[in-house]
Amino acid sequence: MPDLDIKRLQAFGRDPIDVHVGAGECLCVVGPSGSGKSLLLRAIADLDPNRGDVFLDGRSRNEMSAPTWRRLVGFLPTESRWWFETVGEHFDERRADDLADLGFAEDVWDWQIHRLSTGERQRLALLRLMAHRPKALLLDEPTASLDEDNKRRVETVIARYRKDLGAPVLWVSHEPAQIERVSNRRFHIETRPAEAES
Ligand SMILES: Nc1ncnc2c1ncn2[C@@H]1O[C@H](COP(=O)(O)OP(=O)(O)OP(=O)(O)O)[C@@H](O)[C@H]1O
Repeated sequence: MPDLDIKRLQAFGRDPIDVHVGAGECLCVVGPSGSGKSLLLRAIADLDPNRGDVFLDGRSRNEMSAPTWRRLVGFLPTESRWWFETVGEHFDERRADDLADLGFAEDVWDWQIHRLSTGERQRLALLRLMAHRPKALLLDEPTASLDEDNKRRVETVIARYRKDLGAPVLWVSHEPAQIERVSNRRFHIETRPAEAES
């Protein structure tokens, strides 16, 4: 079971961050707007210039190529990108299980990307990310555009993924009730990043 160990991680001159996320653990990253939550996830995924190191299951990301690292440590941005005309073209395999649990029917594969609502895009982006079976998840406000029913759907699907794969999860959320529901611990970022607490 993989754990994620973040060591002295530093991006854009901000204070270095040390935090450990155990296998199957969900750590909610909380803090005011602009405090650096998204930057932290992006630095872990190695999407921006940064210093320090991150270990997945004891293996440093420096031992592998950036694309390999990003396949292992899956990042869900607040705004997803889509390249093809239809939903199905973005998936190698058309699996029905998580699809139904996220509130879609099989016809979604043929939907045009341009007709998707913001909330549909958000749920389908999660589905696409999980389809690659990353060993850890970095989720940037994954339910920000969703109503209560769909929020619960996403929470359930992520909880199952975490349990089934033992995946460590970092989850940025602004919603106290959700943080209470989904996280084992919180990591508070103020304007100057702070230490994790129980
Ligand atoms: N590429 C960048 N270079 C330098 N500074 C950046 C860069 N991207 C973001 N910032 C700044 O870093 C700060 C933190 O941004 P970040 O997006 O991580 O905030 P956040 O905590 O996720 O906020 P929110 O809750 O509003 O999404 C902001 O002041 C932002 O303007």
